[in-house]
Amino acid sequence: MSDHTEFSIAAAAKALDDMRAARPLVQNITNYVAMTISANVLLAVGASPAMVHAVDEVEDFVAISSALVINIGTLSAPWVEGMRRAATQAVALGKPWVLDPVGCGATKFRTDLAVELSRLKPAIIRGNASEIMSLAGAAGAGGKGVDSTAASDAAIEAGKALSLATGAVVAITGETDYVTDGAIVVAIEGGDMLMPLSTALGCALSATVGAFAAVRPPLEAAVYALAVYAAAGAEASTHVAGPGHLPAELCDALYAVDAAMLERRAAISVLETEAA
Ligand SMILES: Nc1ncnc2c1ncn2[C@@H]1O[C@H](COP(=O)(O)OP(=O)(O)O)[C@@H](O)[C@H]1O
Ligand SMILES: Cc1ncsc1CCOP(=O)(O)O
Ligand SMILES: [Mg+2]
Repeated sequence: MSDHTEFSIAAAAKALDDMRAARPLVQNITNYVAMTISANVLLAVGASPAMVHAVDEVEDFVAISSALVINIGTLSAPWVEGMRRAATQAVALGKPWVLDPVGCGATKFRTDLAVELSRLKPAIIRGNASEIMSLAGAAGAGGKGVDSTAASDAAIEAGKALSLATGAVVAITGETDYVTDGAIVVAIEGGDMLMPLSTALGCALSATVGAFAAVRPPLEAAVYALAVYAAAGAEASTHVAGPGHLPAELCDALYAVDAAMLERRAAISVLETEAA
């Protein structure tokens, strides 16, 4: 895309079609809480998931994958070494990788690792507002464990700074989602207030971003993955009485999402352009 102000729902639908046609193998080093829902979300939307974290095989697995997702939700020392090796291998092989800095800001161990990984050239970093502000080193940042205590718009400037510092596209999620490459800021509307009440839906979104990164450059991948998820989340929420059945309904909506659902349930707008 030559003009990034051309982001559109139609282009999101085309990216979704292309992703489904490719059915990319997405390697996930993710947390125990998120593994099953992330795999189910990837299968439902049309990708092929594999949860692979053993230090002895991560590099070989990156070599056969189309994208890698690293999520620091439930850490331990051997996993950390697997994350380092996998990220390094992805960059060496020219494959996109996505960082989800779960709980960044909660402990020094977690924050230090998120900072270290953010320097290993992720294509995209996706987190909630508190995580992005902590990772950017913003003053006063810090959520409640893995949950955000800030609204997503409060993290836009931190997201831009993080993008410029790391070279990654940064996606900040919440009631409105924002994606930035340090200059352009795109807003995505959709989803539902029940989504943060069901665990690991953010993690599964990061996995979905990985699937789109296999078929689009990072900025487009992040915008279109978030738009697809926003549409499906909004659709799914109309079928539930509370958060309990949301993961299953979300998977059904991701399986069904098409151009019409995207038009009905999601919106994309460019808030800031390069020239601004
Ligand atoms: N209040 C809200 N209204 C609509 N969608 C939301 C809301 N809060 C979160 N979401 C959606 O839930 C998904 C997960 O985002 P978020 O809760 O920010 O991540 P995390 O689970 O990592 O904290 C995203 O698709 C986001 O747009
Ligand atoms: C509850 C929890 N604890 C460690 S990881 C995790 C899952 C967090 O998932 P999400 O960031 O998508 O809400
Ligand atoms: Mg999260």
